[in-house]
Amino acid sequence: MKSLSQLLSPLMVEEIIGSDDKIITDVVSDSRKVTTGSLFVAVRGTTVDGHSFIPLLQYSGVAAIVCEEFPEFIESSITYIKVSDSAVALGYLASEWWDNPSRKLNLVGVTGTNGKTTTATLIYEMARLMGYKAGLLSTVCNYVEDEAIPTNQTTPDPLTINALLHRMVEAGCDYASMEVSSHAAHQHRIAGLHFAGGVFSNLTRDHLDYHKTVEAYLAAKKSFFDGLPSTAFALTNIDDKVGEVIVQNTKARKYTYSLRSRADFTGRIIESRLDGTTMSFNGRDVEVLFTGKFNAYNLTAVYGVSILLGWPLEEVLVGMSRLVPVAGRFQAFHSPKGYTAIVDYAHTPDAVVNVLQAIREVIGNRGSIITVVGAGGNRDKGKRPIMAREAALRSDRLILTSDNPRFEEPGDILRDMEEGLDIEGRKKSLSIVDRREAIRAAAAFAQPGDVILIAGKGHEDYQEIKGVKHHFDDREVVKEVFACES
Ligand SMILES: CC(=O)N[C@H]1[C@@H](OP(=O)(O)OP(=O)(O)OC[C@H]2O[C@@H](n3ccc(=O)[nH]c3=O)[C@H](O)[C@@H]2O)O[C@H](CO)[C@@H](O)[C@@H]1O[C@H](C)C(=O)N[C@@H](C)C(=O)N[C@H](CCC(=O)O)C(=O)O
Ligand SMILES: Nc1ncnc2c1ncn2[C@@H]1O[C@H](COP(=O)(O)OP(=O)(O)OP(=O)(O)O)[C@@H](O)[C@H]1O
Ligand SMILES: N[C@H](CCC[C@H](N)C(=O)O)C(=O)O
Ligand SMILES: [Mg+2]
Repeated sequence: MKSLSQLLSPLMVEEIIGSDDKIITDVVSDSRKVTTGSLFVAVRGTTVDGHSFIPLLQYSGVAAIVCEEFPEFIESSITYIKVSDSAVALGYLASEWWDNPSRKLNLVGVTGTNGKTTTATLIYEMARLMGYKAGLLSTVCNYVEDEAIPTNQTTPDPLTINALLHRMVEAGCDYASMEVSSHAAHQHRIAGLHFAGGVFSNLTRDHLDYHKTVEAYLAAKKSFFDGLPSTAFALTNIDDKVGEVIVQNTKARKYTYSLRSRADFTGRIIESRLDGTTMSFNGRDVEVLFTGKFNAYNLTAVYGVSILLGWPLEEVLVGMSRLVPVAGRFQAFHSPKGYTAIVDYAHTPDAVVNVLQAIREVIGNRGSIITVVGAGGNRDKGKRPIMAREAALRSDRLILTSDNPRFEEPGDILRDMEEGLDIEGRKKSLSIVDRREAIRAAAAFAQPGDVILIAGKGHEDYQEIKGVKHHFDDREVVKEVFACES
């Protein structure tokens, strides 16, 4: 319980009707969760406007309502608080409700199209290798120290974020890392959070169904850096074409990382293998358990964050060699017949290109690449033909298949993908709606030395069809198929 006046203290209140001398029992942004004494925040959403539920709350026992517009009918027992942006207010209220946990932790946010989960997870792992207690908010799973808390969002809503950060504080954590998705930045889910640092990985096309233009997508990501305090660091990938733009208006201390040019933190690949890479960080050689240039970028960012957080260099270098890949990210399985399957979460054109380049760099012309890939339903349609084209260009054989068709017809998605194939591409590809059959077919084509890339689902253990998540796990299917061969 908290006093209303305390909760409102960080907000820029425009107008208030009623008393702020009240005790609040809960803060909610969903009218269905209102209980006696709660504070309801009316947020304008993508499907409904939270303001439309205010009239229904008249006799609900709600104590106060934060909104952008006062309702026509004012109920005398309720305090109405007008703010310019309820979504921003919700962020600050959530922080205040949970005693500002982000100020009690060193919180690092990671944004960019690809590499957020990997980088954020490795920062969390590194903090623990350094002997600290730490927490993580990520697409795959949230963690408070060792305790896994399942999630279905990359960046949850502000109340959930702060509740989780509060649990981390209670558990004695010193560090936390989190992914900052573009949706979250745009919807102000991170408003009110105090970051010790921010990391930018890269920007390529994704989520244009939501943001509409690449400019708007960039603006959403940039807003995270614009909001960092001067005490924070902003670490950016200057090899990316928007790496400098993204931090141009930040108040934070700027640092750069790169695999190609001079930067505060440089990573260099010395030798790549399917099971690891010899790399150097600012000139110091380390054996890492990761493959691919994209992972070299992620690791260089993690190295930079570690140094910026003040961890000792020698321990950080040992830590780099001990970090292990994240579930479903370039996860390799070896068949008794002598070929390898790699399950990877690549679900954007850029990620598909990167992962295929990484495989080709390692196997050279000693083996063929067979790619199994789909594209999600009810998501950015523009990326479908590009993903198919890029996959065909870099594979010897391509099997297009389903990846969470959601409410679309799988056949329609496959046709959108096929549109991206030229004659050469069509010759080497086939479409199989059933993902299990597609993986089986790939295994049937494979010869010793070949690599099968199974892209798009990574750690996911479901296939989402018409609102129902059916159990499906690429890793399990691969093991099943390989077991039949032994
Ligand atoms: C499209 C989208 O991003 N939607 C997010 C958004 O919900 P919304 O704006 O659609 O909400 P709405 O249904 O219009 O409702 C508006 C308001 O009215 C309230 N309401 C609603 C109904 C009611 O009866 N009473 C009531 O008070 C709602 O609680 C809400 O406060 O705000 C919610 C709270 O923060 C999010 O959970 C929700 O994410 C949905 C579930 C989602 O699927 N989002 C995806 C696209 C997403 O966010 N993805 C990113 C990136 C993924 C990645 O690449 O890694 C992520 O961060 O997960
Ligand atoms: N730094 C990177 N640059 C380009 N591609 C990358 C990078 N890191 C990872 N990838 C590719 O993108 C896929 C997803 O990686 P990861 O889960 O770390 O990204 P993400 O940004 O968290 O994605 P999402 O937006 O879905 O949460 C990986 O499986 C890999 O194929
Ligand atoms: N967070 C991303 C993940 C996509 C993963 C892919 N398997 C798909 O379902 O499209 C999204 O929801 O767009
Ligand atoms: Mg992620």
